[in-house]
Amino acid sequence: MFGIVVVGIGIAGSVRIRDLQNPLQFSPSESLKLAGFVSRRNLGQFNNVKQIDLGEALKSEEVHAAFICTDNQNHEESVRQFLEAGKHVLVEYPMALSADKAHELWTLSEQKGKVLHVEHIELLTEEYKELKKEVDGKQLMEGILHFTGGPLDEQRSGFSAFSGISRLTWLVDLFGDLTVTSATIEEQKELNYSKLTAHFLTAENRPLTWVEERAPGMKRNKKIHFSFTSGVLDAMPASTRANVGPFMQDQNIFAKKLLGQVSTEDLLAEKKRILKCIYLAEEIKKKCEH
Ligand SMILES: NC(=O)C1=CN([C@@H]2O[C@H](COP(=O)(O)OP(=O)(O)OC[C@H]3O[C@@H](n4cnc5c(N)ncnc54)[C@H](OP(=O)(O)O)[C@@H]3O)[C@@H](O)[C@H]2O)C=CC1
Ligand SMILES: C=CC1=C(C)/C(=C/c2[nH]c(/C=C3N=C(/C=C4\NC(=O)C(C)=C4C=C)C(C)=C\3CCC(=O)O)c(CCC(=O)O)c2C)NC1=O
Repeated sequence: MFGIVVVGIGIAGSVRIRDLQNPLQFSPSESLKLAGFVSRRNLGQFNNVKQIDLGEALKSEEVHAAFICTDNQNHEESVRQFLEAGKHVLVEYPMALSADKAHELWTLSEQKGKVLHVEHIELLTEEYKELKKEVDGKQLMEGILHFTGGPLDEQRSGFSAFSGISRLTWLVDLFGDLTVTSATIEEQKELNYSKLTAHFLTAENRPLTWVEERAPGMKRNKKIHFSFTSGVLDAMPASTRANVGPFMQDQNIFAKKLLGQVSTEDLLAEKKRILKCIYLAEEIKKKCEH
């Protein structure tokens, strides 16, 4: 059994606690045992789970792994602390807010011989699985992914290209290696409005555009317009509700890694994709700052 602490009790942290308390029968998650949670606030307990002090969690022999569910700006520090303490880590995306820091953390996990797993539930949703099936085998001519959502606090969530890394991950997972050709950000601070536009080329020199637009009252939504040699895809394909939610699927993947049930090849491909996307996010940020 692996003892787990959940760090940061927001939306993601509470879902993690719920899922750890209700592992699927006969799934790898049955080897995880919730030992407590850590919060920067004094909550005492949550869902009958006890709060533990950060120092105690880092020292405790009953804690083998941490789920880092805090706001993005805190990820790097928390991941580092738990890896240095010799614990395995699951961190909600984005793993860090710079490519250098992400590399450093990965090297640290390898030096320590601990699993570093970055959650990417955007790849585990039914809507994405249907989209991936639809796109597979088609030749892209050009494409746009336009996301809208409510405003985020940049101090806590980081620059839009990082907080929106799940859109970038979709594009890389669908179309392979990308190069950023240009990026701009339009902001109206008094209205809490921001619009990031990034242009890419695929390895076959096909143009792709990502728009990440946020403002008060904007609904979370993704619009796509992909032109293929064989026709246009301009709406997300229909999908049904999954039997197992994406966070639970992710938890199973993490448990499999702890149990040594994921191949070295798969681990390497995942690491490459994650670091590539963080690198692209940084490239976009640099281009916007110019
Ligand atoms: N929400 C989602 O569906 C998904 C989220 N993620 C990632 O998960 C991470 C956390 O996101 P999310 O849970 O949505 O963010 P929240 O804003 O809900 O929580 C972030 C942190 O803020 C603190 N917090 C929560 N509620 C309060 C409050 N009322 N007052 C003061 N502090 C509070 C908590 O830390 P503490 O307990 O230490 O105070 C918590 O860990 C992010 O990295 C995000 O990218 C990834 C995929 C999906
Ligand atoms: C209702 C308010 C609501 C909030 C505040 C919210 C926050 C939120 N959802 C996210 C992703 C995500 N959130 C979900 C799913 C959910 N997340 C949920 O809080 C709920 C209730 C679902 C389930 C329907 C998924 C699947 C992702 C991955 C990215 C995506 O595919 O959009 C992220 C990570 C950053 C990002 O990729 O945009 C945040 C901060 N999501 C919401 O739906």
